[in-house]
Amino acid sequence: MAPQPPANGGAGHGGGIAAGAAAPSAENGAGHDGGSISENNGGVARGTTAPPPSVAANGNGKLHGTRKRRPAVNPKDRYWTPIDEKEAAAAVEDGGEDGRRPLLFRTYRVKGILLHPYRLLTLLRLIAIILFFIWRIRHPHADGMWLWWISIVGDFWFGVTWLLNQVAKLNPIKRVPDLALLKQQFDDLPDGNSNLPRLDVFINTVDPINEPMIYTMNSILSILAVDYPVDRTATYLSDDGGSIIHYEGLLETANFAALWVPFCRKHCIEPRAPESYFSVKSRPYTGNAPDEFADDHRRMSREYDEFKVRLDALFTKIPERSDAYNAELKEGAKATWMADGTHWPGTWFDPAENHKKGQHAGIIKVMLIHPGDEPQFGAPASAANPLDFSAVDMRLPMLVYISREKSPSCDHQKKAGAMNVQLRVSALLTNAPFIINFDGDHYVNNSLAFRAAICFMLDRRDGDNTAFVQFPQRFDDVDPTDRYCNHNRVFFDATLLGLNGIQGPSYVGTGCMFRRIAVYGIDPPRWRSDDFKIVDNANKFGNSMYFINSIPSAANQEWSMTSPPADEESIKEELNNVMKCAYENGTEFGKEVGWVYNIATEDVVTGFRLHRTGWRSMYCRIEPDAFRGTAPINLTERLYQILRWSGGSLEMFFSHCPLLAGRRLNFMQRIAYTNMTAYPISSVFLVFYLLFPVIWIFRGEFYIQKPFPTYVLYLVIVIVMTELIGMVEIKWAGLTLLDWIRNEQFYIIGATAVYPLATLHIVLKLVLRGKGVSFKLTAKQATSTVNEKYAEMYIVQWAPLLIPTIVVIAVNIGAIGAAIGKAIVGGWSLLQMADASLGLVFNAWILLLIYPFALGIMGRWSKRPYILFILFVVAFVVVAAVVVAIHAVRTGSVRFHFRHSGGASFPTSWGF
Ligand SMILES: O=c1ccn([C@@H]2O[C@H](COP(=O)(O)OP(=O)(O)O[C@H]3O[C@H](CO)[C@@H](O)[C@H](O)[C@H]3O)[C@@H](O)[C@H]2O)c(=O)[nH]1
Ligand SMILES: [Mn+2]
Repeated sequence: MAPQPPANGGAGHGGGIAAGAAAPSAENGAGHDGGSISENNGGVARGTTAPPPSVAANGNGKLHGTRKRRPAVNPKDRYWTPIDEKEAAAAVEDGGEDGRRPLLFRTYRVKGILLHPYRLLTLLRLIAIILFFIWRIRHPHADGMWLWWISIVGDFWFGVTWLLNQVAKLNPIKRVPDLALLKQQFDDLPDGNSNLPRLDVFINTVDPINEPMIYTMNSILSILAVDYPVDRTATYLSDDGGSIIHYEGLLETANFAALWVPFCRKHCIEPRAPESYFSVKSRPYTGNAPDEFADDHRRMSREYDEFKVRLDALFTKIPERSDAYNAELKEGAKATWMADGTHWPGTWFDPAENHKKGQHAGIIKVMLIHPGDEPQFGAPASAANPLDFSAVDMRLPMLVYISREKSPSCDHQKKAGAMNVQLRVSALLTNAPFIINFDGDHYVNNSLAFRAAICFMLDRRDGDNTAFVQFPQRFDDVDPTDRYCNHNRVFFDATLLGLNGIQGPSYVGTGCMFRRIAVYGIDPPRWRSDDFKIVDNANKFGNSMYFINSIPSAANQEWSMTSPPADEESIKEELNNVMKCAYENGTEFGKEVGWVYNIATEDVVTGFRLHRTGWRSMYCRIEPDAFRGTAPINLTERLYQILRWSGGSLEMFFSHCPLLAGRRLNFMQRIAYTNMTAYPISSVFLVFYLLFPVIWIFRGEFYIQKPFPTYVLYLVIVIVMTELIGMVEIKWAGLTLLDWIRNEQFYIIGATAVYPLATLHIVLKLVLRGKGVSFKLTAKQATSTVNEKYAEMYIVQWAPLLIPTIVVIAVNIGAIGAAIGKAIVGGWSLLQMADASLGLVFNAWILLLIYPFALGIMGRWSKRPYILFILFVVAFVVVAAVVVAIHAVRTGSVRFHFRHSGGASFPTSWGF
């Protein structure tokens, strides 16, 4: 998902919207790098847990080797205060007696100095919009009653969505994992072993070109190199394209990992995705072999370049190899050949029956087998291998390639379908109690991230009832001013902290750790009845007895070490069975089990299903960012992305209505989900307001509400309050003003270009019972092949999606120009002039909000944004000139004068 505009969605279009103007939204921008507290928390959290000093060094030691141990307050944490000190102290008292688990995270809330004003302002604004509304109802006066009615309904809806959005943010909570304590309790055992639970890592890809393979392979390298016991993780790459390029690319990657991973361990480097690592200029050294670092680094950098060349070469090598075989055999269809001289079972370059995209057998290949539990140290430096790995554990975690069976007769359910196959295959092979999932373009940026999530899962408080731990989505390739609000800071740094204080953040598709049995649709401990059974109805899970039998052990293994993974050969049949598309027929997969189907935003709905079964979720921000990915910075791609999100969300509102969920869904969480799914509807009214100025072009004056001055006064009040609330939010969330402005801007852009379309689409779907919004893969930027940075941003891809916003821009330019023209030709009183300029302020305001879009359609010209302003001014002048000219033609002369006493009525009452 949908790290999407729900944030903005409800945003603050509360209460009123001006004649021909959008009220600004209440939302703000966001802080720079998520997390913040965690940076110091090692220390802060330990303040009360008070483990021996030695722990501190172990804690984040790897990452911040030489860091001071004393907790220093990160400026971003200035406004946060711990609220679980007593509990933490008590936990230290009982010292884990009676098998009681430690407190592995600390909880913070916003300090009163911000929280009280924030809540108070919200209350005051609520009162203001209620009064406003009452006043409007009592004054049904306007130049057009139809318009008045629309705007009344619109304002009511804006007020409601603002409220829905705002109340979910009134109790923001940060939780900071205590990595040092986790290490002390689970890692540094007397026998030198670790007790951390096992983890299965899922990563998805479809297409080696649209999702450049180099990203996917970098993600895999970063996962293999993560700081987690190497015999406790297994990584599953799901390739929905069934492409041999991915398969052989993964083989290359497994080979390269044998150098890369030990290198990461030896020098404690961060991040562990080579592409990002080598693009960072310098970082303080934190490893144990500073003398060898420079040489090793140079060597690795060369190795990495060669690795990339090998990956690129696959695109020519495999076709050449296949051509050679095909030429030799000269038989029928042109096959695609594997290096060992057999046919590639997946998609062929020249498609043939059973080897087409979307039609091939399931493929599973264990690339790296599960390592033993004893460390294996490497060799000292030698001529063949100049890197000294004699003190480094060389083991690599298990790595598996999967491409599920595809058949034209079957709906594959895109990413959700792929995830469900990974779920079953991993259950048979490793069956780890916890799962973490990534999109192919997201990599691990902080090697301690898995441990951070585990802190939440194992905590004694709500750990057992926690279904998933979501990390924020952060992006690398976004332009510095974040023109299209790709970072979504308001959502990730404010909204999700608000949810974290309720039942937990929504699931946003990537960078999320799950409890396996929760995904299976099993009840959380909190809601289990007396006659609870893990598997109450085997039909739910399909016909694989292996799979069904794995379920109770996944539930029980959470606290104990588990058996080694199954041998692939011995269960080959069974693996093939669970990868079949027909496997799910008649089961609950896609409904009550696994990732949810038939929706463009499988993520939000899947998270929602977990919440409504009574599970909670936790939000985890750490510094440096846990994971990072890529984002579409091309306007059209970005609009398609939010079209999918908004369409999917709205579809969810109708198909999985949060209002109708059972009692296990917290009341406030229900409100939040309602806002998160219904937000596109507001745009219907918003567009109406944005297009309203068109009336100005044809008529001299037009009042949506009379008396106009009172109306404007109310508007000013609610807008100012929205902004004030936003400013407080900026403070507690650690956002910048720019983040906040971007959020408003992109809300308006989405609301003109995309949300009305999404709404229309869903309405048609409901009426005609057609198909929902489809999953169009978001194209990623291929930075490696393009020299210019942010080149994608300057490419204009024309699409019908761009038209509505262009119309809105044109209307507002036209309105401003027409007003200027009319003022010139005269006939307006000062009062009318004053009213007109109030209106103009709103038109200018709209243009200001939409200008990133205008830059977007200017292509390369947008590198010089002042051109846009010149264009605007020229357009005003031209329209004004046309108005003057028309007037001149009509009246035969041009008069310049003002009339003195006005016709517009001054309010007789201020309407309270
Ligand atoms: O048939 C398919 C189609 C897509 N994918 C994978 O799905 C992921 C997400 O697709 P992408 O096009 O990158 O979508 P985004 O718009 O970037 O994704 C956001 O929104 C999606 C829908 O809400 C969520 O699934 C994602 O996790 C979230 O990051 C990628 O890894 C794809 O490889 C598949 O595995 N099979
Ligand atoms: Mn993506």
